[in-house]
Amino acid sequence: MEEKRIQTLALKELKELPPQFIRPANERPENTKAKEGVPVPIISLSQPHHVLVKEIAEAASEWGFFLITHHGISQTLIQHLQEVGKDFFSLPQEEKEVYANDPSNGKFDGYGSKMTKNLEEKVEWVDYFFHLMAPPSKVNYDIWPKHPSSYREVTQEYNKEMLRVTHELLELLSEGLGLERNVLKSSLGDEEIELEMKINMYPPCPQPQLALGVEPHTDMSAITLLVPNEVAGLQVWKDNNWVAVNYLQNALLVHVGDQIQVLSNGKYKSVLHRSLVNKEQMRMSWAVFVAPPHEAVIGPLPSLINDQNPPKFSTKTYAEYRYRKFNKHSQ
Ligand SMILES: O=C(O)CCC(=O)C(=O)O
Ligand SMILES: [Fe+2]
Repeated sequence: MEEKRIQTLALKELKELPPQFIRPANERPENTKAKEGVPVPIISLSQPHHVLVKEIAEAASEWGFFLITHHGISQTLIQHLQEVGKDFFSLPQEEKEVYANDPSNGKFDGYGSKMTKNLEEKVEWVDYFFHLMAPPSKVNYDIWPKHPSSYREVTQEYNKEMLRVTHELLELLSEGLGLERNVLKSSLGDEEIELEMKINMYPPCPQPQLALGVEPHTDMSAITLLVPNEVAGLQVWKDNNWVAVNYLQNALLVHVGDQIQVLSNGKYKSVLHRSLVNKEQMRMSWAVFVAPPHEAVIGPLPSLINDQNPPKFSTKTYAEYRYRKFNKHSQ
């Protein structure tokens, strides 16, 4: 049987990358190097409120991406999150396969590897685990990893912190648009806002300069909150260049996603990003996608629209947005 898990393939210690992973020349990291010396915004949440509103609005408008520090999440909790994720991927292969997902049948939850959709499409060098974390009424805890046994407790604790930071960021982003602080949160469904966990695991890759971990994309979410392990790899697109995001211990990486770009009528940018892989080291990242429920109707906020500022995006349900993006329609 052809291997479908990247982790299993990586264990074979291949000298050469199999062809389905070799990117066309114009996509390869060796031909699209990141620009050196460009500092990514780093914002401390402990600053005075008015400074914070300004810095977050600037970073969200100019980059669609920033790092936050002093977010109040304990380093121990982040370490535990990383340990339980790593422990899951260290389980024997058959134990992980019990959780296998099936995206072709609309079942994204569980353990997966992106499969080719057609002959042209290249495969990403990544395995992942994906599951919903909030709201509790929609979460199916049965599909969360049962091993390690502390996975659930640690992840629920992390979810609480993600909700807290999400609410704070949505308030700051609302104020940065000159709006009441609750506007973005309520437009995204208030207590129905969904948090999804995606643990990315990028095994060592024999020829990392020819491959991509995750290909260039913007997130469909409203925002994405991510912690990586210490292995560099994330790059963000800024002023027609890739910029490498350096590791900063205990920082939280914030991506503005498509839904905030739409709600803000383009004032905030959904950041294009990609991830590279490493020859010797395993890279991991924990991405939390913050998204509206599928039935939420998302469009440019009416208070931001006038004769001088016509809507730049159409209004549609999040379900329709997802459907179109997965099927690569124009938006
Ligand atoms: O691993 C990373 O740093 C980025 C992953 C990512 O962009 C995603 O899962 O959407
Ligand atoms: Fe992403």
